[in-house]
Amino acid sequence: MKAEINEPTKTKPTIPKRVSLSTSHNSAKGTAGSKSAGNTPSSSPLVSKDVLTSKNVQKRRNLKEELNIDDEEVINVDGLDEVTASEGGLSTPKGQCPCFNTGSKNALLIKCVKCTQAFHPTCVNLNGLTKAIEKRSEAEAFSDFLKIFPRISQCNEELKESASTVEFFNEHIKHLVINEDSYKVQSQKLNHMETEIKLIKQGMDRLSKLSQEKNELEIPKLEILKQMQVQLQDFIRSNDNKDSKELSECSAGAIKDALADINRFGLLLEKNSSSIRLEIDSLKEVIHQQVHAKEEDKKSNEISFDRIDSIIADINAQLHSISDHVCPKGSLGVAVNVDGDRSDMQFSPPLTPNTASPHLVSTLPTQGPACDPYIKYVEDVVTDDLREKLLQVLETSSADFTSVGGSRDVLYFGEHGYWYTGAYHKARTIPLEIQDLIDCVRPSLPNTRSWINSCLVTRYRGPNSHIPMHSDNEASIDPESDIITVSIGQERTLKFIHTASSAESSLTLKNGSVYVMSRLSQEIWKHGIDPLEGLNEDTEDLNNVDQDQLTDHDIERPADSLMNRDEVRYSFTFRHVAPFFKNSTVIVGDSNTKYIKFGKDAGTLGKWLPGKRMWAAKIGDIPSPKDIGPYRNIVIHSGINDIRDDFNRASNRALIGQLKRKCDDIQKFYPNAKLHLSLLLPTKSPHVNVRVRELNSLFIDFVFNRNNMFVIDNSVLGTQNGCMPSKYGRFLRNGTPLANDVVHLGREGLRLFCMNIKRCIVQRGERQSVERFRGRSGDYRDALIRGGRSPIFHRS
Ligand SMILES: O=C(O)CCC(=O)C(=O)O
Ligand SMILES: [Fe+2]
Repeated sequence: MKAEINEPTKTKPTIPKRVSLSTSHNSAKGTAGSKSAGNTPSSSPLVSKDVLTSKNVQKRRNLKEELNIDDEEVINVDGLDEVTASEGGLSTPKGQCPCFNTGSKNALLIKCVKCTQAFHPTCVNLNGLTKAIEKRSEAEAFSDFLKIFPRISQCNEELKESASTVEFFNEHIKHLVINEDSYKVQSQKLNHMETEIKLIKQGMDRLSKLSQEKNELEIPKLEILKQMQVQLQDFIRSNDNKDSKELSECSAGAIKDALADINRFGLLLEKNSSSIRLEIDSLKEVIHQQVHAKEEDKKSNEISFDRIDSIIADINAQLHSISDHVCPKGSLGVAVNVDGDRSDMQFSPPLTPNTASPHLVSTLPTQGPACDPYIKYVEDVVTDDLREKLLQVLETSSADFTSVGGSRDVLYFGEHGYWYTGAYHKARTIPLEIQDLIDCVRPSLPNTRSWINSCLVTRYRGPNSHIPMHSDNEASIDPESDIITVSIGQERTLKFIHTASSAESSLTLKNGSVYVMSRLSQEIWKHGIDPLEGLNEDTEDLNNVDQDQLTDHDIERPADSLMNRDEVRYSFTFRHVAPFFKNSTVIVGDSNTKYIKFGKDAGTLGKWLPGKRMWAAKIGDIPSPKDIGPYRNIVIHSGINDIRDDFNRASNRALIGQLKRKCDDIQKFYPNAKLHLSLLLPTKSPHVNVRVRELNSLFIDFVFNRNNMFVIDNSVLGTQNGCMPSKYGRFLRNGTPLANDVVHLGREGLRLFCMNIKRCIVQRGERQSVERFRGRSGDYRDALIRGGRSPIFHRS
């Protein structure tokens, strides 16, 4: 550093002082007050330690306040306070300036390197030097700031990290609170349901008491009547035998009339009491079903209760680990619970995560029956009278029968037209006699599920008449119904074969009997009737008929007169048949499918999409095929609950594996059903959406590698960023969007979701293209693609 003398001092004119700091300078005293331009000191001057320290302390204080860093850590910087010693040239003011001005205690003095005389910088005209020294201290402060900068940035990073951990922690507390709320709601519902069940049970008890009382009242009356009847008959017989003159013709007639009246009255009473009994029985049945349904409901609620419990326990366990992470010493640190009171936090012990889902194991036996070939067989259900009437009606409408397979004929009655063995049978009103037959057999089949709207009459002309092994699995039959068949005429044997194991079973069909098969059993068993005498060449294959290709074929059959009434068998098969059952749909899904309604009114999926909903909160909860039922369309919408939980969530690979097993089971059981996999819906949380996108990509990949499986694309429910906009979510009553609920659809969202499902089902058969999911611009699909996580999008 050079000390320049720039201008003469004006401060002390009485004693001119000049100092030369050059190496050639001999006596500071002798040249005091004179200029010595261009001279430089041989070494750097020393700056007063006190001055430097006070400036730096101020700077550091500012820095400390700005960064909010502990005093000790920031101030304790090496080197800054020890600049002076080794550099020489300036010293602490031991000597005095020859100006004799000692007014300022901290005045800076400059010592001559040769003669050690001290001077005020101003006295030797060194103002510039003072500034330079000040600047130097600033530069040094800056360089020191640079030295500690990495530490500051590190502190900053750590702060940020803690902030995000705290945010995460708070998020979980929020979940905990939400879960607690739903816990309370569920518990209220459960209590309510329990009261309802109690009420229904009380009602049932009252009813069965009533029915007993009724019977007790009616039976003695009937008994008395019967006794009277016997007495009168005896009386008439004895009088007839005696040929008594006392008994006039007239009184005998009156007694006979009375007897007839009593008979009629007795019959009426019997009929009434049996119809009352039937009514009470069916009422009881309905109530039983209701109680059962309520109890099932209660059970399923209890299951979700367990789930809530386990979720809360999981969250608690995770809160523990987060709190350990944030505050290793065990205090809860900056995170507080909703009340702000840390001591209130209660942690219950974590539950062991349920890794072995029972649903992972297929419940279907690979061999052997999964259900019985028929549900019920009852003999003598048709009265002789009705049988005779039916035979007469059928014999007079013989010409209306259509010959099938060469040995039997069919005649169809029903609300809707019906395709059967390659022929279309148009709708035709069920005759009164056949309606009587329904009324006649119904009391024998109290638990049968059938809303009969059709009757197929089959005429087996004689011993050679037969029907090949087949299943009644037509798409137009109600998937949840039973098939009822009444036999009249020649006794025949119905054979059953279990399709998977080839196990056989048979049932003798007596004249006047009825048997019931479930629609589900048609997926497992085949049935048929062999000819009684030697088998004719049989080319008929009922289950391999392309119904749209074949037309009605009428094969020559013997004239009615050649048919022997004793050898003929008529079967009356009652079914619930309608064209819209071809679209029958089961929706297996999570809470976003909970409010989807089936039916024909506004707000439902409509008459042309009949079906039912089934609960599957997670992929592992998808029910077994047998429980799902023989629906034409099976929609699966599960998975968000498998991934939205930050902890204990299954890996995508495990989930796809689980889904594959479920779909394999379903498709093996129902090879003709169409399986629709609904993509996970966008949520309001970008954090969850990352996983939604990942799993959806794998879903798409999965579906396009399988047959008879389709994707329901829900991208329309997302914004450009792939988030669910609040307009599709839930709202409070006052119209505020429910920000806390990030996954559930509101009314509008649900409407769109239903439209997507409907569209996918109605477009069945149209091959979906994976290209469609590559997207174009501005929607969820694109967000999915921009994520670039799916292998599907990298395939050529
Ligand atoms: O006649 C019978 O009992 C069986 C009829 C039958 O299986 C059918 O029509 O599909
Ligand atoms: Fe059949």
